[in-house]
Parts: sequence; structure tokens; C-alpha cells
Amino acid sequence: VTITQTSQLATLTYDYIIIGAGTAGLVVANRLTEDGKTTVLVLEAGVSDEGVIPAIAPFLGPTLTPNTPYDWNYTVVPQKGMHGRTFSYPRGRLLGGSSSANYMVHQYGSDEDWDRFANLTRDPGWAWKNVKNYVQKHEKIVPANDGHNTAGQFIPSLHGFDGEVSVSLPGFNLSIDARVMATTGQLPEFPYNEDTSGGDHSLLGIGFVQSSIGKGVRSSSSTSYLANANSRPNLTVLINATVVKLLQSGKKGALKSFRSVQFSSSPDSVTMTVKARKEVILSAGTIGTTQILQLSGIGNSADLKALKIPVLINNPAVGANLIDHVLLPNVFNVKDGESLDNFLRDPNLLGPAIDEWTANKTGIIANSVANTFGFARLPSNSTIFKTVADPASGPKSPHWEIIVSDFWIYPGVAQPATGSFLTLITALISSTSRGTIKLQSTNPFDKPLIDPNYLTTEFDIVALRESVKASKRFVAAPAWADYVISPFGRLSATSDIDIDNYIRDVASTVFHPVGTAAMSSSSSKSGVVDQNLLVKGADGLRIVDASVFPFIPSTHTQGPVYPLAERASDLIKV
Ligand SMILES: Cc1cc2nc3c(=O)[nH]c(=O)nc-3n(C[C@H](O)[C@H](O)[C@H](O)COP(=O)(O)OP(=O)(O)OC[C@H]3O[C@@H](n4cnc5c(N)ncnc54)[C@H](O)[C@@H]3O)c2cc1C
Repeated sequence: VTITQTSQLATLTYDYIIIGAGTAGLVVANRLTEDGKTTVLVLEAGVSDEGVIPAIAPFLGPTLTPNTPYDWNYTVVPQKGMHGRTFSYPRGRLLGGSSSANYMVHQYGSDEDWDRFANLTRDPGWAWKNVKNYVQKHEKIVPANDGHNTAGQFIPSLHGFDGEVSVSLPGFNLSIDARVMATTGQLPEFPYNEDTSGGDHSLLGIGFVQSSIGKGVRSSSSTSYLANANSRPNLTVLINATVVKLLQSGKKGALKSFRSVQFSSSPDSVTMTVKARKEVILSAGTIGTTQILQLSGIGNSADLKALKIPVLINNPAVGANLIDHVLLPNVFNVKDGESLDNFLRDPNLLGPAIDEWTANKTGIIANSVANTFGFARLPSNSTIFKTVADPASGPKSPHWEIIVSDFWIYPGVAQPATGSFLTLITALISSTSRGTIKLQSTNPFDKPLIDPNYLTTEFDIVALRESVKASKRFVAAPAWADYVISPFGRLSATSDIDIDNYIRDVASTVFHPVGTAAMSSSSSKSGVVDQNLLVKGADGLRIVDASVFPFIPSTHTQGPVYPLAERASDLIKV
């Protein structure tokens, strides 16, 4: 059951306590309560997702963040690689976590990414060969919402059809889709990719977006894993409950035990303590998990001492190694009338579309915000590889991404009153810059200092620069000749220095932070968790969320989190 008040808790002791009802947390909550004898309490800081229309209607998803009650409303500290800019850093703060607030692109990383996790942890259980079984368990491919024939748009044998989260191909045809497909036939640089989910199949090339959408509504960890388990009497999900710290509950040999959790419903409320008989599972996401570890005295001793936090486990890897993808909106002026810009500006068009979705869950509002995208690598003879080792997981894994959007997208800049636009978002995928998450104070309700340290390596700026040049080659295909007019604004830059300055002035986040509680093998002195996701130096404490990825998967990150959490559930059960 989902409850809203601490007074509704039947007991203060459970077999497992899961912190965060997000993407990973609700997978684990579902799997552990399959056994009716196992009791689980999930503590979630945010609110319910029930009836929250922008969390349900796919096209409205981007209005859920930033700066709303459903967002943690973080910002990044001034970014030196971005001319000192700071900007919003959204994270879902509602049931389902970021799976209820994200843009629903759904893929699983490359097989090379997972094999690299297996190598780093010396655990073949993390290799793609094994992880793909968990993808099958997780995924439920459903028909595209407009009922179009999807033959040739994905490869059924790569997918699961009986899992929990619904995944579908675009459900509303956009006029630019045909131009994108024509481009793949016209430019060898951008071949067609018949399936963009990753895994065994190469991510390289341009294809159709697969989204966590079914029957015209978002499929999140809440609408799937939680909805299918919420009636179990052995599962309790408490919302409006912010975990403020873990308490040491004893010792096991040299290890410190952490089976007590303190939480509070607001900065002014009293704190309550709940206890786990077996384990505490931290699934508060990359930001939340890092903050809770540090508040509990698990982190870099120098940083903790500076805030007078007693150091229980000194581990400088906590909060270090923050990695993210970088987003760059490359906007082109296009022939008037064909893009979605007029639709988005005109309440007389948008209103009826929302009414159609409300009545039938059909039309454009039932669709995600992009239908086509793809991934690419820098040429192997690029000068950068003379001085920098290729950071991708292997030759099938991309360096950068391109997302084709039928309207104005420019984070932080409102759509102009007139004009039609094509936005080719390019994103840095194999990022090599590394940042940090640190506490600002000992107050758990203060936001931490988030420093992704973007674009501070030569590789990262070179890869994004090449993506800008490639975006212009993309629209130079004959398919766009009667449509694209010119690059908008500073996208017209041609010299490397001008392109770099444009990137540093405009780029932002793709919302994919990982790495601050990295996994490594139990024998390795680096990292925060071992191959079983148990916190090093601790007893009874595991981390299951995006923070454990030691490097960033080469796709959008919700897909990799799901099989991670599925396998973690099996590891917890043994
Ligand atoms: C705006 C946006 C767009 C995105 N678009 C995509 C996309 O299109 N495709 C894709 O694959 N990925 C996308 N992502 C990224 C993806 O959603 C995340 O990588 C993934 O959901 C992270 O899962 P998680 O379990 O690690 O954390 P989350 O799903 O964020 O879960 C963490 C949960 O813990 C809760 N929590 C945090 N701190 C506390 C605390 N102290 N006490 C109690 N509860 C706490 C949070 O409220 C949240 O519910 C996007 C993310 C955002 C924010």
C-alpha cells in the first residue's frame, strides 16, 4: 500500500528498507515482495504521481521540470568549461522518481558497456550475456499508439514482450520523419539503424526512438512495478518522507552496520527512526544517494570533517567521479508552417489536441517529443586519438548522439514569437570530464553542490565540435533541400574557436548523472560498492541506482537502471 502519514505505519521494523521510490527502488520493492513473507518499507521524499497530467501525457513530459513541485529543483554550480554558467538540474521528486519525469527514451546501453562493467567488477554476472535476461524480464513491447506497421522499425527478437514497463515505437507520424529516413539513404555517414535499443545490436546509425509509453500514457516504475505490487500487504510505500541519514546500528567484524534509517516529513517535523532486519537499500538516485551517504558520515573524510560530520567510513570515492551527458541544441530556420512551432504557440490547436488525448489517449499528446535519433562515432583517424585513448566501451559504442526535433528546443530560451525551426540536438555520449557532488551544509534539506565539471577535457569539446559539424552535414542531404533555410544564430559559426565558444555558451545537461557511488570488485581499493552493490566497509547497506555505474552507459540512462535493479533484486534475495 502507499501511505502519506507516518502515523499510518503499522510497525517501525521491516526486513528491508528501500530509500527512494524511483526508477530502481520500485523494481527492488516489487521483486522483494514477491515472497509474501518478506516485509518492505519504501521511503520516498516526493509526492504521488496519481493524476499528475504532465507525468502521464507523454508530450507534456518536458513541462514537469524544471522548477515545479515534482522536481528537486537543483542547479549546477558555475561551470568553468561553460563560461561560468549555471543552470537547472532536474530530478523527479514523485513516485517513480525520474522515470515519472523523464523524456521516456528507452534503450539499454551497448553490450560493450555491460561487458566493461563485468571486467571492472570481475563479475561475469554484469556481462550483457547475462544482463539481457533481465531486459527480457523488464520489458513489455506494445503496439505503436497509431497502430502503424512497425516491421523494419525494430527487431522483435531483441526484445521482451511480457515484462513490466511498456515500450513502444513512435505513435504519431511527423512530417520530418520521412526526411530523416531519406537522409539515411542519401548519406553513408548516417546509415539506418533498424533497432536503437542497444545490447547485441550496434547503436550506430539513425533509427526510430523506442519510448517507455503504452496506450498513449507514460509507463514509469510507478505505473508498472509499483502498480503491480501495491496491493501486497507486505509492501508499504510512505511518501512525503525525506531520509535525513543512516545510523550505525552495530558492527560485524571490521564492518560498521547501517540498519537504522532516520527520516522526516519536513524541515520542521520531528525525525523518526525505522529499522531493517536484513538490509537498507539506497535507491535515492545519483544526487540523493550521495547526499545521504555523506550526511551519514560515509565519504571523503576531509570534506566531512570540514562540516564537523563524524567520519564513520572514509571513502573519497563517494561523491567523486560524477559523469553526465552534455546536450547541445543546434537550431535551424526552416520553411514556415511545417514544423510543430505554430502548433505549440497556438492555444486553438494545442487545446483540442489535449482534449483528444484526455478523451481517447490518442494524437500528438500521446507521443513523446522526438521520433527519430541516432548515434555516431568520431572517425578512427581523428587527430584527437593521437593523444587521447578512445573513451567509448568499444567499436560499436558511440561518442555522440543526434536527436531530431520538429520544433524549437533551447534550454533556458523561450520559443520566439514567430518562425519555424528544426532542432538537431547533439549530445556528448562518451564523456571524459569528471565532477563531484558535495554537501553544502549538514542540513539534509539544503541542496548539495552539484559540479558535473562539464567540457573540461580536450576530448569532450572536440567530440561536441565534431557533432556540430555533423549536424550541418545531416541537413545538407537532398532530403532537406526544400525545407532547411539556414543555421539559427551562432550555429552559423564555422571556425573551431567560434564553434567551441558557441558550445560553451549554449550546452546543458541530458539529465544523466551517474558514477558517484561507483561499483568495483571487492578486492579493488577504488569505488564505493562491490560487485554485489554492497557498500565497502559497511554491513547491511546496498546501493541500487544510477550512482553505481562506474562510467556512463552509452545511451539514455533509465534503460540501463532497470536491468541493474532487476539483477540487484536477485543478488539481494540470495
Ligand atoms: C528531465 C529528465 C529527462 C530525462 N530523460 C530521459 C530519457 O528520455 N531517457 C532515459 O533513459 N533517461 C532519461 N533521464 C534519466 C533517467 O530518468 C535517470 O537516469 C533514471 O531514472 C535514474 O534512476 P534512479 O533510480 O537512479 O533515480 P530516480 O529515478 O531519480 O529515483 C530516486 C528517487 O529517490 C527519491 N529520493 C531522493 N532523495 C531522497 C531522500 N533523501 N529521501 C527519500 N527519497 C529520496 C527521489 O525523490 C526519487 O523518487 C531523464 C531524467 C530527467 C530528470
